Amino acid sequence: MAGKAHRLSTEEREQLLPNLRAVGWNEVEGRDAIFKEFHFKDFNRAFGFMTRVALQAEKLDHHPEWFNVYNKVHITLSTHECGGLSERDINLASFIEQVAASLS
Ligand SMILES: C[C@H](O)[C@H](O)[C@H]1CNC2=NC(N)=NC(=O)C2=N1
Repeated sequence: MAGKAHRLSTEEREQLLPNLRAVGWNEVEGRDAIFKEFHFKDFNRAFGFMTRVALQAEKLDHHPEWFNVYNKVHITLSTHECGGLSERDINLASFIEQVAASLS
């Protein structure tokens, strides 16, 4: 990925996070990361969702921390390189929202 990731400034957070909060992403307590829980109709949809996200994550070289059981997928996004939230997390979250919308 081009360029070094930097932790989002207060100003950037005020600008970027409300849109994600509005669709169910929340800041994690005690860690600079965002989290959302997705529910699908069944395991096939959940795993289809994860497959699409995984391929894009690999392309972006930015990967989710996630947990799946049956139709649930829990996702945490953060950037190791800068030890917190960066624009990469916002971009991946936006992509994830598009995939989820196309599957529900
Ligand atoms: C070496 C490799 O480029 C890095 O470890 C990448 C891979 N995927 C990553 N994923 C996430 N979520 N954060 C990172 O900082 C990160 N860094």
